[in-house]
Amino acid sequence: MKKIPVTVLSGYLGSGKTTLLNHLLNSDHGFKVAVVVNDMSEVNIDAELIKEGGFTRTDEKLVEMSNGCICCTLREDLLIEIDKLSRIEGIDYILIESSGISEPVPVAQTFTYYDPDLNIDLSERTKLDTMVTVVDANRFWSDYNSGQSLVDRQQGISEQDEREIADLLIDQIEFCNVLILNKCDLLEKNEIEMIERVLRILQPSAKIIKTEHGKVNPEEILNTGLFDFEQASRSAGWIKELELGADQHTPETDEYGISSFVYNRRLPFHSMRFHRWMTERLPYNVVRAKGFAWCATRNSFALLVEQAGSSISIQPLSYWVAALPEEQQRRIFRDNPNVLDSWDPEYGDRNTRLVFIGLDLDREEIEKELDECLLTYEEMNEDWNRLPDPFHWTISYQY
Ligand SMILES: Nc1nc2c(ncn2[C@@H]2O[C@H](COP(=O)(O)OP(=O)(O)OP(=O)(O)O)[C@@H](O)[C@H]2O)c(=O)[nH]1
Repeated sequence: MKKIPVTVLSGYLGSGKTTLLNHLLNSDHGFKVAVVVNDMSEVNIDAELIKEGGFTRTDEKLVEMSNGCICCTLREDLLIEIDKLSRIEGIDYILIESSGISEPVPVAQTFTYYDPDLNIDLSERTKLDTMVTVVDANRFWSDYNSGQSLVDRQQGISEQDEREIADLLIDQIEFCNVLILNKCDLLEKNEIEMIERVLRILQPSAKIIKTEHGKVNPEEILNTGLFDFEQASRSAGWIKELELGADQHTPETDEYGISSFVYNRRLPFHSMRFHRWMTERLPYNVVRAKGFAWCATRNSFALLVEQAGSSISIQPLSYWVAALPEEQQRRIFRDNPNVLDSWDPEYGDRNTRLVFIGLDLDREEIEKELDECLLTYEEMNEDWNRLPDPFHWTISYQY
C-alpha cells in the first residue's frame, strides 16, 4: 500500500504559516490534500482564514484542532485524526499546520510509534515527508533576544508553561528539513542575508528559502522525501560542530562576523565559577551555546549545558562511564568500543565540550575566561565535595 506523505508546518506565532498554507492550497500542486489546522484558541482563526483563502476545492478535507496544542495536550487527538484521514478514499497528501507554540519533535514522533491504547500505528498508512519551519525574518532578533517566556506573553499552554520564546524558536529551527525565511519584504537585503547566515550555522542541513507572503514553489515542501527522523535529530549546527571536533569546524568568520568554535578541556570546572560565568558573564553576542560539561561538585555526571538567547540551563544528562562500576564499564566498552577512542587514562570520558555560535565572537577571550573557571592546581587536590555548588537539582535515580 502506498503511504500518504505528510508535511508539517511549524513556526512561531505570526510567522506566516497560514499564509504559506493558503498559498500552497491555491497552487497547482496536483494532490488531493487533507489539511489539519491546530490553533491554541477556542475559535480556530487559522481554519477560518484557510476556508476564506485557499480551501475551495470540494475534494479537499479540513480538520480543525482547537483549544490545545498537537505537540502535547492534543497529541492523542492528532493520532486519531490522521488515522481517520489516512482511511479516506482519494486523499493523497496530508498537510499539518502546527500551532505557533508547538515543538516539532513530538509532532514528528507521533508518526513513528505504535500507540497500544489507541491501537494506532500511523507509520502503516502515512509517512512523514517534510518538516518545514517558518521564521519571521522581521521579528527574529527581537523575539530571540526578548528574554520572555510564553507565559510572559500570555501564549503558554497553561500558567505553568514557562518555556522561553528563544528555546521554542531554536527547537523549531534545529529540527526541520526546510526553513522558510518569511516576511523578507520587511527587511533590507543585507539584514536578510545576515539572518540567513545565522540560520545556516544553527541548522546546516535544512534548505533555506527566502519568501514574501509564503510564496514558495510547492515542490520545495510537498513530496520531497527529505524527512528521516534519525538525520533530523542530528541536524542541528551544534551537533555537527561537536562531531567535527575542535579543529575542523565551519569557516572561521564570514563577512557578517558569524562564527562558531568548540571549547574542549580535560579538566573539571569549579561549578560556582562556571555557573556564574554562564548566567552572568556569557557575552551577549553568543547566539547559541550547547554541549557537555564536567563540573567538580557533580563529578559523576555529564552536564548538558544549553543557551538560546537569554535562556540558560545546566542539567544532569547521564553518568560519565568512568563513574560507573567496573563491570558495567567493561560491558559498555564491549558494546561500544568507540568510547575508548577518547578515553583518558586518568579521567576516562570526563571532559567538557561546548559549542559556541555567535556574532563577532572573541574566541580567545571566551576561552581565557572559561579557563579561569577550571579548577586550579590547588583546588584539584582539595575535596571537591566541599567546593561550593550552585545547582539546585538532585539526582533521584541510580545506576
Ligand atoms: N509583510 C508581510 N506580512 C506577512 C507575510 N507573511 C504573512 N504576513 C502577515 O503576517 C500575519 C501573520 O501571518 P499568518 O500566516 O497568520 O501567521 P501564522 O504563523 O499562521 O500565525 P499563527 O496562526 O498565529 O501562529 C498576517 O497578517 C499575514 O498577512 C510576509 O511575507 N510579509
